Amino acid sequence: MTQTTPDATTAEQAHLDHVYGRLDRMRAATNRRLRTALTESDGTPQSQSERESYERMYSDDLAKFDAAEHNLYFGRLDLEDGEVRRIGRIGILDDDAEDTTLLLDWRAPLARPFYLATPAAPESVAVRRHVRTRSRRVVAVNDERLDAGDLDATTRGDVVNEAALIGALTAARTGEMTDIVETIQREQDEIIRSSHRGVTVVQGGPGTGKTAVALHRAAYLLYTHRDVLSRSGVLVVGPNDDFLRYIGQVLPSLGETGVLLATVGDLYPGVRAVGHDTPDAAALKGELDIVDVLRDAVRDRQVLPSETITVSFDGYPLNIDRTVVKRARGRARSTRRPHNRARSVFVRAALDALAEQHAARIGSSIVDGSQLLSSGDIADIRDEMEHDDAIRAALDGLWPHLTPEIVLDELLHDDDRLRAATRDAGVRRALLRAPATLGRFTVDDIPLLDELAEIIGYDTGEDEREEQARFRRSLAEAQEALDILTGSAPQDLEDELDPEILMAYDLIDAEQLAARQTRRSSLTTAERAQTDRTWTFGHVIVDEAQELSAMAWRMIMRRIPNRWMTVIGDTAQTGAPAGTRSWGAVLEPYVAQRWRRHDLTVNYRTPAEIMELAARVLAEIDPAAQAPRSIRRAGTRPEMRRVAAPDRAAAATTAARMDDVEGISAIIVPDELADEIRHAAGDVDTRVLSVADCKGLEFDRTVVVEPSLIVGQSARGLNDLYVALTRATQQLTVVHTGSLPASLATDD
Ligand SMILES: Nc1ncnc2c1ncn2[C@@H]1O[C@H](COP(=O)(O)OP(=O)(O)OP(=O)(O)O)[C@@H](O)[C@H]1O
Repeated sequence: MTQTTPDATTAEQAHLDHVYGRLDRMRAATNRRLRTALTESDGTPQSQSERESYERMYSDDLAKFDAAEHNLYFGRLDLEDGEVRRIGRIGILDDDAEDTTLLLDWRAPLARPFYLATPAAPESVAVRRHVRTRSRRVVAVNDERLDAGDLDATTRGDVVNEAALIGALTAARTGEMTDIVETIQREQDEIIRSSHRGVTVVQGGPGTGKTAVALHRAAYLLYTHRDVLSRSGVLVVGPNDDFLRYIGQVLPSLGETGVLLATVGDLYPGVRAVGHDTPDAAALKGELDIVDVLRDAVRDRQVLPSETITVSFDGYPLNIDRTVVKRARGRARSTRRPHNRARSVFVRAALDALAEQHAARIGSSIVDGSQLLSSGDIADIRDEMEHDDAIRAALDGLWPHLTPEIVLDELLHDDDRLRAATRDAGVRRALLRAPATLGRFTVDDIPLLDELAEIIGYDTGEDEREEQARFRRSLAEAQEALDILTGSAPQDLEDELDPEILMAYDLIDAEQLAARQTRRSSLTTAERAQTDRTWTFGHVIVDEAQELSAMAWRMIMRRIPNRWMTVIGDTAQTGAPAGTRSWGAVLEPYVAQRWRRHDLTVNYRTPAEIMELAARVLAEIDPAAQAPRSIRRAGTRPEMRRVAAPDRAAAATTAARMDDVEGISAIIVPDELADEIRHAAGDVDTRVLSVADCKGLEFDRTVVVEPSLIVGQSARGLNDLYVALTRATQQLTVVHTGSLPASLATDD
């Protein structure tokens, strides 16, 4: 099906030269504009801010041009009617009079047949050409005739751009994911370009390209809905930092830098989560029942004093007793406002009661006990009490201003507080932590902090708002000082904008002003979103979504009130104790029926020989599940190597060596053997990973150590083994001392 003629190569080289020539001119022009923008500011805050937004725009353009440099032009369609379309990483128009299209962006609708056309459904395409280039040179041209019913292609069914695809799949891995724009397959393209406005669920076995699809969908949506999404941002949630590093280059290589990549542990600004809880605690913290525990923990902070608190006011004792507090508390609670926002109601109700109490003492007529003070007098007493330090401190203790961090930290480290929040002794035992962890939060705590922020009515945007308030205050103070200096208020000035007249801005520390301007205008949407808990995104993509607990879903849903999401995962790979078994069960509480499921069926990563072995594990997890179909064979079968215990680590390390071939390898181990194997591996260039850490990653060669222990280490051990077995693109070795799990045993 492929032909490379010298003529075709020459023709494509000519086009390539033309396209790169244009790219170079675009780059030079943008560089010039950037330089001009940088030198043109006149120093006012307004022009500084304008300058920064130009700077960002031009820098983004330059980053896009740089990203497009590699494999800029890769595809061509010759339509039946003679039209020629050329497809590349970005769209490029010529600088001729007609603005001729030199390249179509791969995401443009006109480029779509490149990914969809098959001999069975050619979509008016006569020939699809794949152009391979390296360093601005055409190195190969492959043509696929779709109109003549290319025999090879027909027998291969749905696979498009097959030569390029197989080339990409068999290439040695580098440890960083690459984009797949040149070889996106039909079932993947349908998801990437789906116009569904609800939740799109992508279920697919290992290696079916779910992560690749997620990232290309982000790029596609940003291209198609640039207006909305560049302002609100796109969030991609992944399972761990290693995974985010692994996928981190894909979107920039597609020219998209505005996407926030985060783990669940990153989603609560200001707290850096470290590690996970024990499986028992993680499971409890993942269930929605924990919400009641958190609510009760906050109610427990709304204190009824066990004895009357007496403070001295105006020379008299004032009694803050249970009745006063109970009433004020009831009033505050009945507003149903979050704790911090109901605080003012509590304080006001308590002060009203205390003012009455004081008035009764000092203002009662000795004749008939009637109140001699007017309501205005009593209001004055109330105001005075409001500024009384002792009273304020007492009320603060009874209904304190809270932060989620303090509430959760103290709850998890104090049995009494836990007791007040839950009667269940088992739950308390699982949640209580050692004192050494005080002040530290795990990834499983993050959704709880977020929940508490809702219950308390606290958000991290408060910092920004406070800063704005401070700024407004200093502006007002400066204005006051100015008024005193000039003896006239600004509204008296004939012309407020007269540059000769001293303005409030002149009195504010220049540095403060500059810092503020820089912070506000130089942050990207993604950066601003990252620091604001209440930020709502335009689209959210969740990868490895099967791992999320119900509480994590609740948190993510707060970030996306419009529920326009892409949810990607494989319920057979769920390892987390609170993870998902059913998409309907997690999504329907939020979107009812507004979700649509797509299934990916072809495994691009794992060769058939390895997948046959992994499929036996899958059958044990779920006899009804269908293993994805591998697109290629490796030519070697997985090796089961039984060794004596003392030789285990050495055998694993030897099997993972990559001296003879290009690429990367990993040893996947049960948690209890991690230290032993890491020690043996020393500084050999192989990664030793637990199953949780290898999720979503891939290696040319993997060694899986002691599968029975992997199965035995958690309630979802078989799922873990399935994940471990499906990481290799070329070769798999299983090293074990004892017996193998039943599903692998027949090969022993
Ligand atoms: N159309 C494609 N063209 C080229 N490579 C592809 C294509 N689809 C997937 N791949 C490659 O297959 C490998 C597996 O893809 P990916 O990691 O996205 O799968 P996954 O479904 O997320 O797997 P897992 O569930 O195991 O994490 C990657 O190397 C990816 O680049």
